[in-house]
Amino acid sequence: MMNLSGPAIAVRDLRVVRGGAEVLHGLTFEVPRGQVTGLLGPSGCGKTTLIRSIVGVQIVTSGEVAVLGEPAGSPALRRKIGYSTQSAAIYRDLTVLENLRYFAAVLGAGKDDAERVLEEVGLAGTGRQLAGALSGGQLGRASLAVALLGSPELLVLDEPTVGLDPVLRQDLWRLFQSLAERGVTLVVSSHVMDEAARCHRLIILREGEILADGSPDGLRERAGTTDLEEAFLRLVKEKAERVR
Ligand SMILES: Nc1ncnc2c1ncn2[C@@H]1O[C@H](COP(=O)(O)OP(=O)(O)OP(=O)(O)O)[C@@H](O)[C@H]1O
Repeated sequence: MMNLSGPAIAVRDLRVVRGGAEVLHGLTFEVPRGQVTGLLGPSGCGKTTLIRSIVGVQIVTSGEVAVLGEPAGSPALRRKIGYSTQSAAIYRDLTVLENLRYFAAVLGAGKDDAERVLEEVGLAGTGRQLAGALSGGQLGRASLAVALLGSPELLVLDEPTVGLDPVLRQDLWRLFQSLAERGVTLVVSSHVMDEAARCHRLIILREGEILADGSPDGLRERAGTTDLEEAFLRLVKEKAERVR
């Protein structure tokens, strides 16, 4: 049963030190359920570190991360979260379908789940190919298919559209929207601002801090421009002036 009360993710004063330097400087925010929340920001701003903290694989220095009402990393969350990293976790010497059947078995997902997720990511035709023979974009989608196994309540996807052509990117964003309509919560990271408009909500990170947190419309309004890329630049400038 989905627990529909409370936010999907609640983060309070999260600090993370990596390699001796603080990379997240006290982040506080919530992610609502049943929406696509975009985690945006330039390369190196801390998106992956934040995602790792949410899925419970990052040692956090201080602060709290609660996911679906449980502390991040709780064993109870394992089957409720689908996670895809930037590098596809796929066995290259197995076929695509064999990979999915294997991961479905590990997760205790239904027998037909492998075919279902393959269809959802638009890879139905490649089931019998060796994963090692897939293109980069196909591999990324195969890794997304693994994250979809078992129909998790929360999907955390680190740059799922990197390296995809515009048509595939659009297909994937449609899939994200339709999952959200079914009540799934999605956190999707990207460093391209043109994907921001497709999210219900945006958390914009810069240098380990939250630069903006709200809807795309709210962000446009706050920055006084309809172009989200320009809005981002204005917010950066505004912040620099405040600091000075
Ligand atoms: N294993 C590590 N050890 C030490 N520092 C790290 C490690 N991984 C990342 N960092 C540092 O942490 C900071 C945040 O990195 P992170 O990977 O979270 O950023 P990102 O926004 O996901 O970037 P990208 O979009 O390039 O993946 C960077 O300054 C990076 O150099």
